[in-house]
Formats: sequence, C-alpha cells, structure tokens
Amino acid sequence: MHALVHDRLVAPLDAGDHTDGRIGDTVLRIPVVESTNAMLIELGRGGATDGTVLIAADQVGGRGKGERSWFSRRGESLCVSVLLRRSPRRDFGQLTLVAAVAIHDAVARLGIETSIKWPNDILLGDRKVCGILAEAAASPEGEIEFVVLGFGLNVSIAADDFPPALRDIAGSLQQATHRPLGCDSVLDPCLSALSDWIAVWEEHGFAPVAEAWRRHSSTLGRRVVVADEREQRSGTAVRLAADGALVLRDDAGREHHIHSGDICNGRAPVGRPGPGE
Ligand SMILES: O=C(O)CCCC[C@@H]1SC[C@@H]2NC(=O)N[C@@H]21
Repeated sequence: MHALVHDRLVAPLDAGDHTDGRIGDTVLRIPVVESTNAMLIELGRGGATDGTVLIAADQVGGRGKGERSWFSRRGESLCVSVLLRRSPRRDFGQLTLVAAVAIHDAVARLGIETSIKWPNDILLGDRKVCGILAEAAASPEGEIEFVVLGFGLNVSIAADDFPPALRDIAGSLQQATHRPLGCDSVLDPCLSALSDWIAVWEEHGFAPVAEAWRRHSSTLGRRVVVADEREQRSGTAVRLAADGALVLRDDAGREHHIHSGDICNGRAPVGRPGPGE
C-alpha cells in the first residue's frame, strides 16, 4: 500500500513502526479514495503510526454507520480518518462521543453554533453536517489492535447539491456563515480539538467529556425513537449515563440504557442510500 504524504508518493509504510504520535504528526493526503476509513485500516495493518491522519479530496465509496453510505463532494466536504492505537483500549464506545464534542468545539471556534444529536451526529439547526464512524481492526485472536476514527464534515455543499433523499435532512457549515468557507480552514481546528479532547479523556476519564456532551446535546429532554439492529424503543431521552449510554425513559416509566443505535423518529438516518442514489 502506498500513500501520498503532503501530495508526494512515498514508499510502503514499515510494518514495524508502531510508535505513539500526536494526531496530525503524519498527515497523508490522497486525491481520491474509496473510503478513508478503509484505506487507513490497511495502512494501520501495514504499520502506520498512532495519530496518522488520512485526508481525501474525494471519496467515492464513503462508509456511514450501520452499513449506510456517506455522501461527499470534492472540495466541499472534509473526509478525514485518524488512526488511534492507544485510546481505544480504554473504551472504544466512548470514543465517538469524544469526537463529537471535539468537532462541535472546532466548529464553534469558527463562530458556528451546532448541537450534538445522540450519539455523535453534529447538527446545524435540525440538519446533519457531520457524521462520525469509528472502526476497529482486530488481531486474528480478536484483540483490538487499533481504531480508525473517521469523520465526514459538509463544509460548503449547496442545499441543491445533496441527493434528493438527503436534501431535507443534511446541511453544510457554509449555510451558517453566509460567506465562502474552505475545507482547509476547518481541518486544523478539527484536528487540534480532537487531539485536545482525546488528551482530556486519557488524563481525566470520560466525566469531562460527558459534561461537555450534555451541554451541547439537542437530544436530552426530547421524545425520541431509538433504533439499533435488533429493535426500536421510544421514550424521553432523560440523561447521558456516566459510561456514555443514553438513558431512555419509556411510557411505563422504565429506564433503558442504550449503548448504540440511531435516533430515527420515523425518518431514515442521514447517509442511508435513497431511491436513485
Ligand atoms: O453515518 C455516519 O454518520 C458516519 C459517517 C462517517 C463518514 C466518514 S467520511 C471519512 C470516513 N471515511 C469513511 O468511509 N467514512 C468516514
């Protein structure tokens, strides 16, 4: 596997090189790729270091949650994946909430107010502007070797340029700025916020992350329908538990701790291929 480093083709990565790095110490850029997550998993198996970032100018087979696809447009979306060898061993499930808080903060630094929809979608108003997907690579013995954390951020996609199935539910950051916004101006704040929040999580545990998540949540206090692969539950989202689970109170007053899934409220989650896509 070869990669472009700062637009330069380099030799295959050395399989023995596993040292810990800071996020962004190594930044790989590629003009077009099927999926940055898939490619970085390959690079990780070949020995790419902790903190390696892979950025694609264009992604033609972007992966979303739950086997859905992820829509992006060349030069108008950020498609970024980050290789993590250390943090995931602590708690893989919390990582995507850490990432959601980080991206929320990065976007806020640009003066754009968004909210977090459980577990990790970033919304501008009620439109999704960012999705996060963490995928683990396991050894033949089943031990997690590393995690690839990917995020897709719609930076300047015009409303009419989304596929019809996404037009009412997806948005982009530029709809809040009303001035041109470039992907590169958003990338640095995202990587540095990600670095900062992962460091907070590693040093202080999940509590400060959960506290920030709750502050920025647009889910808590709302009636929601939550679906995972097996079932759907409806009720009120009452709180985020200390371990990152969503606590849902059903109509009989019972509380359910939900660790994974999507809030669907009758609509297909953003990213699901629609008719004609
Ligand atoms: O369904 C979601 O909300 C998650 C979408 C994640 C998309 C990003 S884009 C960069 C990275 N590479 C992928 O193939 N997917 C993630």
